[in-house]
Amino acid sequence: MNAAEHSPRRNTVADMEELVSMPKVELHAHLNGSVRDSTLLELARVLGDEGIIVFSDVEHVIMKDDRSLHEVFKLFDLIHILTTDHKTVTRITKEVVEDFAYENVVYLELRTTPKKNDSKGMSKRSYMEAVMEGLRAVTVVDVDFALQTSDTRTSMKGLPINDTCHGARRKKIYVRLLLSIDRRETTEAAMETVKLALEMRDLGVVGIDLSGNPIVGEWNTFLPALKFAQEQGLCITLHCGEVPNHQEIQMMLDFLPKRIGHACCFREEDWKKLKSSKIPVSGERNCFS
Ligand SMILES: CNc1ncnc2c1ncn2[C@@H]1O[C@H](COP(=O)(O)O)[C@@H](O)[C@H]1O
Repeated sequence: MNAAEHSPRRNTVADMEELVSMPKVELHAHLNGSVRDSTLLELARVLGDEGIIVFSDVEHVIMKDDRSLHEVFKLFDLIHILTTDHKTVTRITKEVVEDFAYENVVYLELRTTPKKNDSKGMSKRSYMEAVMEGLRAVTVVDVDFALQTSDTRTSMKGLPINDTCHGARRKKIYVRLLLSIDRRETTEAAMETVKLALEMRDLGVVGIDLSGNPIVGEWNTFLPALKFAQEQGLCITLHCGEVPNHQEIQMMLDFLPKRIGHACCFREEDWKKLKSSKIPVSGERNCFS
């Protein structure tokens, strides 16, 4: 046996092509966390030219590879400066869906935080309308984003991933939306997001996500809105255990969300509770220092 046979198998270009070609589901994508670097750089250049930011200061922040948790949320603040106007929200939504479709994601749950920004004449509702506009603007693939029935589990069964159009096969991507509550928000703002989600149910909004910097905010602030959402039948997913906050982890698991994300700072008793409650974990289990 030669050395090559002993060494771990390396991913080849062919392996990558095979992985890309496989149909996939994506259950943990944040809209503003999925923006192309090239788009961010282009937007930063424009704001740089307008004297709103200093391009050279932000370029390396965008292109940096390894980030601490603190740096991740600093980057999101920067991304939000670059993307939060209606036109750009529409553009990034279109691009993000096209990018996932290119990677053969056939079912995409896209989560995003509806944002109110008075200086741009933006309300949470108009932010979401811009997102919907982005879904309608996708041309390279067919996008199914409106719910046919109120029961997603039934309506998603056996869905085709290719449609025939004028004799040619067209790719299809099913997109469902989760509205995120940012941990910096108030109880009232969280409730506004839940009410918006309920109004947008027929447009493919299936649930509510609690996310944002895990060292900011208190679970009790969001509980009334999350309880209301749960009572109304919206699916709830929580960013849980991204930092070691054991009291909060236990309270979140007791809430019985449909899913949690991260779970990287769980203790043995948290795992036990997670397993006995049969709560799935979606998304990255990255641990930041
Ligand atoms: C790294 N782990 C994470 N932990 C917690 N929240 C995260 C996150 N990654 C992203 N977000 C949440 O998603 C927002 C960006 O997308 P949207 O503006 O909503 O589209 C961030 O501001 C943060 O609130």
